[in-house]
Amino acid sequence: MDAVIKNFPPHADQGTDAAGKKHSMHKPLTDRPSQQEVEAAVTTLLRWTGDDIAREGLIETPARVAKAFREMFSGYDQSPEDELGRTFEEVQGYDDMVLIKDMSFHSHCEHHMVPIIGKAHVAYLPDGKVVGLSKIARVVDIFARRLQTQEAMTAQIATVIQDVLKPRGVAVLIEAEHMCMAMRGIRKQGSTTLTTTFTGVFKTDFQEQARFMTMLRDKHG
Ligand SMILES: Nc1nc2c(ncn2[C@@H]2O[C@H](COP(=O)(O)OP(=O)(O)OP(=O)(O)O)[C@@H](O)[C@H]2O)c(=O)[nH]1
Ligand SMILES: [Zn+2]
Repeated sequence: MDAVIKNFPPHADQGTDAAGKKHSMHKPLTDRPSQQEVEAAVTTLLRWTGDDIAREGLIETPARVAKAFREMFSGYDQSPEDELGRTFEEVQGYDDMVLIKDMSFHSHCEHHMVPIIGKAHVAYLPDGKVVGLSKIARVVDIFARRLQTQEAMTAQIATVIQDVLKPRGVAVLIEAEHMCMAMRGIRKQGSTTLTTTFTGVFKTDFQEQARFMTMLRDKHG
């Protein structure tokens, strides 16, 4: 077991690369809590529920929770910019919409730290270069593996693709269910929240925006 949990906790600062350009990878912290501290914190929460921390089923739970957090919040130490760095120009002049639909994701809301489960749909209009399709999905996962609001995640995905790939426009639509609305509080099961961010041509040309929505609907219809 590592002495230090490398990917935790989340850190609000934005990093800078060698050229001083801001990027959205969070700085690794030198003062991150030790494995022991994290496990002690989980033990406190377990005691707080009223359960018996000494029973067999819970003995390994603090270590398991720490490991799960490391995976679920691994997005803080990954750079979406780096994922988008490799592009291709040999696409026979293709300049029409590239749409990747139905990318499932799991995130956690920043208010309650409970799951947001949904699908992201991302389109862009290439301007001479395209990016590997899996890289778009990786960008979605990197932002999902941080504490989020759906609005922020939608805007972050669109912004990084626009800034790094520099296409003629980006459209992002996210549909998700928030467990903090289903399992607790207002307890509305099955409600879906939709958020969109449009940049460039998608923002200025209503027809392109409508075409994006139609292409999404076609699949679902
Ligand atoms: N806008 C937005 N709100 C979110 C998101 N995820 C959770 N929330 C909301 O964040 C709000 C937090 O409200 P608070 O009043 O501070 O917290 P709370 O008392 O737990 O709120 P309730 O959920 O209404 O019980 C709630 O209304 C949640 O539904 C999200 O992605 N975007
Ligand atoms: Zn919440």
